[in-house]
Amino acid sequence: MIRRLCILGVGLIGGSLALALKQAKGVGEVVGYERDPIARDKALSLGIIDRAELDLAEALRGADVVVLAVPLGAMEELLQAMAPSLKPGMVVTDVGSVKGSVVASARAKLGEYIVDFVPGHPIAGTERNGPEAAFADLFCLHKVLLTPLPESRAVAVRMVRMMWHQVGAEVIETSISHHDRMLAGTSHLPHILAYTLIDMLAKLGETQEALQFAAGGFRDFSRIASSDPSVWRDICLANKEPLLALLERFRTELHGIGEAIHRGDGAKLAEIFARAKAVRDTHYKR
Ligand SMILES: NC(=O)C1=CN([C@@H]2O[C@H](COP(=O)(O)OP(=O)(O)OC[C@H]3O[C@@H](n4cnc5c(N)ncnc54)[C@H](O)[C@@H]3O)[C@@H](O)[C@H]2O)C=CC1
Ligand SMILES: O=C(O)C(=O)Cc1ccc(O)cc1
Repeated sequence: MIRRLCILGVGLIGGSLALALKQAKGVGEVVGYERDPIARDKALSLGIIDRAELDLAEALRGADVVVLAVPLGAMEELLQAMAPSLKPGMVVTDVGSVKGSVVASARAKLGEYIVDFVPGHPIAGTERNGPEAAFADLFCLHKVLLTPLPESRAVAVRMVRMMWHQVGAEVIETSISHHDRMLAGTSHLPHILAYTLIDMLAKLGETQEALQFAAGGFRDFSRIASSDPSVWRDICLANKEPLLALLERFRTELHGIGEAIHRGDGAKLAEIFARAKAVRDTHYKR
């Protein structure tokens, strides 16, 4: 049981974690530190946090576990600002969608407290944001990836594992580079593709028409283009190398499709589509 949990950034993910731990009776008190006054009031009125603190040192005081749940672009400044208020044994974790950038910031800013830092990433979310979008079941039956550092203390890793188990998640440990490469393909590139498709149709002046004629597939594929633009700007910038490599590869594959269409090579198209369908059908049983 966590006696006092401090959530930095009470939005979709921070808010959902607070609600989930409360529902599981896995936490005594939840203290929130939130920059946006509207989100802060909302988190209080929805019972996501028990107390809001405007002062970071006050927010951290007496916390057993601190969760950084802010956009990636805000992590480094916050790590720097919180460092003087940390105490030995206070477990610090984060939920950022990219791990390399957060770990580099933590190493630069946490000093001796790096041993109590356990990088994390719940592979669960929605296209909505803010505390009003938070819900207690978000992490249930979803995976949470942890990328502990060589110096992360076993007791800190155990505490973070336990926290995620309590909210129904399956915890998996992996390396930072593996995490960032995998997520570039399964999450970051798909978001870029969805944003780009909608933006392109808008530029063609065809969004209204396209939406009129859209089937379920368009709705499914484009849902993630409703995600928060600043959160996704930060993710793209934080995972630069893996994303650039994958974008280059994607361009080549897309070019191949274009060429096949150009030459009327139906066999090539069918071969690519059949291969993709087989992979997806095996993974997502109907
Ligand atoms: N959206 C999603 O589905 C998922 C997001 N993540 C990660 O979770 C983190 C948070 O994302 P969301 O919860 O979606 O965003 P959100 O926008 O719902 O919540 C972030 C909150 O942090 C606050 N904030 C920003 N800068 C701050 C600062 N310096 N001090 C205090 N509060 C600050 C914002 O006002 C906002 O309320 C990001 O790092 C994101 O990469 C991880 C898994 C899923
Ligand atoms: O909305 C969706 O389906 C998502 O893909 C949510 C999501 C967004 C960011 C992450 O790092 C993990 C999950």
